[in-house]
Amino acid sequence: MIIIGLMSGTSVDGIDAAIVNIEGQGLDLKVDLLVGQTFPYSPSLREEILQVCAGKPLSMEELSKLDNAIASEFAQAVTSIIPDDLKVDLIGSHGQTVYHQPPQKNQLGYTLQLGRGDLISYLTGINTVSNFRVADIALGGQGAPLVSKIDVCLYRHPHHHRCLQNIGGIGNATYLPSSHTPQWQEKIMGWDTGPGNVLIDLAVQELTNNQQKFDFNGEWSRQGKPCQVLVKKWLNQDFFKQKPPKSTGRELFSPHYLQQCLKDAQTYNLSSADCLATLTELTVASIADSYHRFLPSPPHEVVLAGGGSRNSYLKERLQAHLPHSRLLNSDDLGISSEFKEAIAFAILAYWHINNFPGNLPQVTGAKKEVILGQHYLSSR
Ligand SMILES: Nc1ncnc2c1ncn2[C@@H]1O[C@H](COP(=O)(O)OP(=O)(O)OP(=O)(O)O)[C@@H](O)[C@H]1O
Ligand SMILES: CC(=O)N[C@H]1[C@@H]2OC[C@@H](O2)[C@@H](O)[C@@H]1O[C@H](C)C(=O)O
Repeated sequence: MIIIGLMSGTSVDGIDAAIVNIEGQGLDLKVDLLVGQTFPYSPSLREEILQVCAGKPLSMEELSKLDNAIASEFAQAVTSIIPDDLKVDLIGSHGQTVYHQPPQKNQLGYTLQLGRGDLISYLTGINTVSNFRVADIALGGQGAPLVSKIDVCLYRHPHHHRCLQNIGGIGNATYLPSSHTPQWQEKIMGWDTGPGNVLIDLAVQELTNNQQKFDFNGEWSRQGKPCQVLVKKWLNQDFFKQKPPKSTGRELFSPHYLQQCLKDAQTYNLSSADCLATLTELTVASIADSYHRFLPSPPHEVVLAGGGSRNSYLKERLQAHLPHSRLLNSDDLGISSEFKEAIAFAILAYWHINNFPGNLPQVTGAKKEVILGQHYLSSR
């Protein structure tokens, strides 16, 4: 079955689209990426999304317009990526997260992804599954990370204990014990580790007056020296100490959060490069620290995906924090690190129409497994 997976993540840089051929059942799938392409958002739409994520209030009319504008750009990505001679059976669209509130003691979580699937289905003429997170939220779950069950499907290994580490805007990890471990499936874990590139990106934008969007290959940070005292102070925050299940977003790791970090950096007289090195160190230390806190033993392999896997300084620092693990890129295992999340939403759509649950309750904290997504049938 040919499925297009669509994803725009917390970096809000654009729509990742992946055309995937999927065959098989349940966790035993054959998944081939046929085409992958990123479609940057139009600058005005990106700016609007970032402002809304940072708390800009909207009227209902403005909200509906934003929802439609995002869905239209997702639909355009679909129309542009499909080769003339290919028939696509289904779309799985994550949409754009603009708000995410994890569940609290007695309160259900709230998560909002814009780019409505009904409009994508209408505009493309292709059946579309979207809104994947809410069914898990309805069962008391975090609604994230969802990719962990896909990780089980694509990366399980008979002998190696693996961590799949995504470093996007936000970081998230899945721990997969080797499949020869007794009751290995019960020992799988997953959680959001905290900031991926979000704080580094916000700092670069602030320091360059928006002339640069990110620290290419970590070249700027590499010129600085991380301030370990500050990293230790920052790691002392509740989110990092909280046990999984846990998820987070730009609501916590926000422009306001960055301002606090920059203030702290001033007290220590950090240069711009030192400041970026320290934020990069927070990202890698929060990942490594969560492994030390929550995993039974260090993973043999850490498999990276997401934009942060292209930052060689960040990778070197992560390796320094995880001396007992071999660091790999997902591409080394034949799965695109760039399109992994888009592929994941194609698989979740496939599972939806095959009535196979997409969440892992031990990861999200949901009361039970559930079929994820809402299915919109096209009239064509
Ligand atoms: N060559 C590079 N060097 C350094 N950083 C890079 C490079 N390429 C991408 N990045 C970083 O990766 C980020 C984008 O990552 P990605 O596309 O995985 O995020 P996302 O999918 O939006 O986030 P999430 O996984 O949290 O939803 C960019 O904002 C940038 O910070
Ligand atoms: C609410 C939301 O959009 N969460 C994203 C975000 O980006 C990374 C991390 O935080 C992860 O938990 C999740 O995305 C991936 C695809 C997931 O659900 O597995």
